[in-house]
Amino acid sequence: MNFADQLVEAVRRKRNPVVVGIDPRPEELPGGFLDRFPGDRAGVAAALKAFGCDVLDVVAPLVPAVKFQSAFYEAYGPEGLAALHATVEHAKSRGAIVLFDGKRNDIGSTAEAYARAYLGKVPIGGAFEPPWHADAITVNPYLGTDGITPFVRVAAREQKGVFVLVRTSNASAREFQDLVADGKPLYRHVAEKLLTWGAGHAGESGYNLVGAVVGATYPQELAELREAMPGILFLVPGYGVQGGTAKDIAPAFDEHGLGAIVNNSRGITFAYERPHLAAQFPGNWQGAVEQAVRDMIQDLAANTSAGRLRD
Ligand SMILES: O=c1ccn([C@@H]2O[C@H](COP(=O)(O)O)[C@@H](O)[C@H]2O)c(=O)[nH]1
Repeated sequence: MNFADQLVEAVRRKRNPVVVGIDPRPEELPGGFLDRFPGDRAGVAAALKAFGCDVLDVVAPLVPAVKFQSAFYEAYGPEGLAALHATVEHAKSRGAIVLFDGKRNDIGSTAEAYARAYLGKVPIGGAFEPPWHADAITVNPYLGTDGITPFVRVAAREQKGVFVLVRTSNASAREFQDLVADGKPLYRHVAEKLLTWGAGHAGESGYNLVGAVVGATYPQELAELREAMPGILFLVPGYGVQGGTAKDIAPAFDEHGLGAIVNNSRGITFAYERPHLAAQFPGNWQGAVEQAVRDMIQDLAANTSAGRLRD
């Protein structure tokens, strides 16, 4: 099944468009969590894996997808990457769609290697094996078309997805993305190109396996991009800790509550640090995480057309 159709089906089944971001930071693990593990790098990696799996046990039954931020695992070297791999497997076993946030790209031939690594299969001993079981990957468009098409080709073959950075959520996003060329800001050129990269890859849902990363923190641009890119799924980061609100991202959705999935990482995985949830769930960090997911689902349902998913 086309990746977009898989994602739309999962959003409909879970009746919400929430993506829980797994961005584990050892210093923010629940009190005493780290002490259960040896104090070396392998121990920290084991703690990240245990924490990620515990979070998944709570959130996977509630939301359609999870997003792993590779950086927090890469920080702990090979042991960190092994922890990421094991946690991705756990997410898959729990039925979640897995987004790998690595923002990969390079010249075409190297992009092909990234695409095979994360979305496809590599030759090992006469057979082909998938090294990572991601369902979709984030990619950086800065290198242009030859850096993107290998991802799209492999994704189409393997029924996977690609999310291209179009308008990022960070404070410096304007620095390059707003530079005007041929009368339009750069991010609008990327949006136009994205439509050509996705040509021929729409699923039965009408959405495309090539999606766009569009930050919640630039609501005007988000609304413009929705107009410019019908049929493109938006992966929306920046809700919550970065300041984006449900009202800001309402235009990203179509009238059926589809068309966008909304990520929240720190606001959910470290929910037990928020005073009202700490008070409501003393000594029960997973309870706080679950409540944070339910609150976000409710917020999106009340303030965007995602509420129609409940009809
Ligand atoms: O434009 C972008 C692209 C990616 N991200 C990533 O999403 C999460 C956001 O984390 P929060 O804790 O919900 O702020 C993180 O992994 C970023 O690397 C983004 O924020 N903006």
